Amino acid sequence: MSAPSVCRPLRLGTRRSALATTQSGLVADRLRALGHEVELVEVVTEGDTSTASLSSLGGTGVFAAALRRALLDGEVDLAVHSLKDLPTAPEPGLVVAAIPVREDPRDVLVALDGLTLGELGAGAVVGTGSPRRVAQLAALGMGLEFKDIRGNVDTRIAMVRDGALDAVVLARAGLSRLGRLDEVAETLDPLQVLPAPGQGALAVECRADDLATRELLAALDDADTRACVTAERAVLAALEAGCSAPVGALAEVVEGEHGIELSLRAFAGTVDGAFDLRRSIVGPVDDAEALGQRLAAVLLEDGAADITGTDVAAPDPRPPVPDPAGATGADPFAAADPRTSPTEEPRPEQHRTERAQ
Ligand SMILES: NCc1[nH]cc(CCC(=O)O)c1CC(=O)O
Repeated sequence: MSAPSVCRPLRLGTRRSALATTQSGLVADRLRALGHEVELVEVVTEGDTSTASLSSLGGTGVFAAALRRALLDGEVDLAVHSLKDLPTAPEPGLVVAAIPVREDPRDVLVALDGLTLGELGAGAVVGTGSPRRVAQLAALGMGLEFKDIRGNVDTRIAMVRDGALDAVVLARAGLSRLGRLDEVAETLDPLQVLPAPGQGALAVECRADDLATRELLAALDDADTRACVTAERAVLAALEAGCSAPVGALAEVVEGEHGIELSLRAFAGTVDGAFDLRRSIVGPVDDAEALGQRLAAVLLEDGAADITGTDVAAPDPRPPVPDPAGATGADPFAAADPRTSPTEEPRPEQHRTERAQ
């Protein structure tokens, strides 16, 4: 055991929202329990001060950017992010040194009079700024309407109470951490709404060259959670979709046929609900990233390329498949329907494995 080389308190950079300070507090408490001194340092981010829509600010990465700057400038030693708000591209000079055990990753419905999703009628207005949530709820074909909302958890719940909205969809983890689970009308089944990749997990980031902090943060890391979110984020990265894309993914460590395995499910769709693609894969836990990449390749081949704009042919040396129907590929279901699929011929398993490298 190396002696702690930090003789001043660890400075933990945090955004000032109730959720951010709560999450930072949880990590600070765990570090204190391990005998470290921790001090919270408030960092203001554009995502907190601007009222513009998230997508116009450049996606959820705006929340992370200021914290990352404070880390790189040496103003703070560590920062706690909601993993789902962290861009998939690694930040040069920084590492995610710990991913603690995650909370329940599912989404929940908070509705007027405690109504459940199935009890909402056609025309009910659901508030969410998340294309992923809109795409999956629209695909249910219930005639729901959607309103793009911003604001913290309290503000969103108040919109339901005031009658401005019939319901809002939120991450269960956020409500749990804020002690607001009593607001939940229904926890949404991932069969209907898959959460955002990394939802419910925290990422503790520090400078790559700060070995002392890296080492003490490693004690907070949970291997299963890291494997799950690695697989989920690999799907997102391979689809070349940003954090605000209509993509959902959920990995779980399961006791399978071959012992402990990683079960990964993913969704890609369009916000009008017209295109709704779900696929799943099971594989070794220590192969999380490749598993996510492989599932993304399946989604792309089955039609997601048309909606994400990802060039599915790029990593694939095979010539383009002639389309017997003369369709342009504009109808994503043409490729998803086994009766009409131009890719009917089963691909050798080897091929899929290759692409996962
Ligand atoms: N997009 C904002 C955001 N980032 C993380 C959480 C909740 C906590 C988590 O998912 O870990 C939330 C709120 C929400 O989606 O309801």
